[in-house]
Amino acid sequence: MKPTQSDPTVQPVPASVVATVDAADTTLSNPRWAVLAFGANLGNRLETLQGAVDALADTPGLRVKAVSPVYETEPWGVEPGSQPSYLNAVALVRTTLPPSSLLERAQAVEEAFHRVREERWGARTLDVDIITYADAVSEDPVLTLPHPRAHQRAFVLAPWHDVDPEAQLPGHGSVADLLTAIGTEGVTPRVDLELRLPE
Ligand SMILES: Nc1ncnc2c1ncn2[C@@H]1O[C@H](COP(=O)(O)OP(=O)(O)OP(=O)(O)O)[C@@H](O)[C@H]1O
Ligand SMILES: Nc1nc2c(c(=O)[nH]1)N=C(CO)CN2
Repeated sequence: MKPTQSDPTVQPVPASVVATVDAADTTLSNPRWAVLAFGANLGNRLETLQGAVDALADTPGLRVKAVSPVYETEPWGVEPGSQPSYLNAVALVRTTLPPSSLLERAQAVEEAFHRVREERWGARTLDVDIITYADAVSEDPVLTLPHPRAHQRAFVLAPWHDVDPEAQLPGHGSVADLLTAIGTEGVTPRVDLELRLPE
């Protein structure tokens, strides 16, 4: 039987639903730049970082556009000598995922590499942080944008500056100036190591 206009099973779509779907469509057709930071100080650190970049590149709606050089870095925020040193790197991505989905994906990748959450700033096989998402600013503790400590961290700013010398950290100014202000002590380029940009 052909449905007619008076078919009682066809409900009008509420305006709020139309607005939500339209907003999702806009995101889908409008990829944003995001900066992701990676850190590892347990296990095979380089292999883990490459695995994380590859796993993120396999995400529908996400393209990895650049990967930074790799840095060997002294653990930040903890007692000196209490943890192994980190390898750190940064990736620039374009994504149609909204910020909350990007965070979910980053956390799923951390878990895939057996990240265990114990103490704050504890040693870890993998940490993936969202440093910026377009020019979004948010104080939501679940996803604070830009990352609330990025401006204090040479292990984020140095590799980010390498791949984007003109980069700006929303609310804090240029990455170049921030890096000059805090210096690069304890952050050493590992020119013998390299991350591959996924195809
Ligand atoms: N920009 C962000 N990127 C990643 N996680 C964030 C961000 N803003 C807030 N969070 C929240 O922080 C929580 C703790 O994250 P995580 O365990 O990676 O912290 P950490 O790496 O030990 O410390 P830090 O946040 O100083 O890098 C996450 O569950 C997440 O919800
Ligand atoms: N060098 C270095 N120190 C850290 C790092 C990190 O990635 N590199 N991550 C931390 C929590 O996110 C705490 N301290």
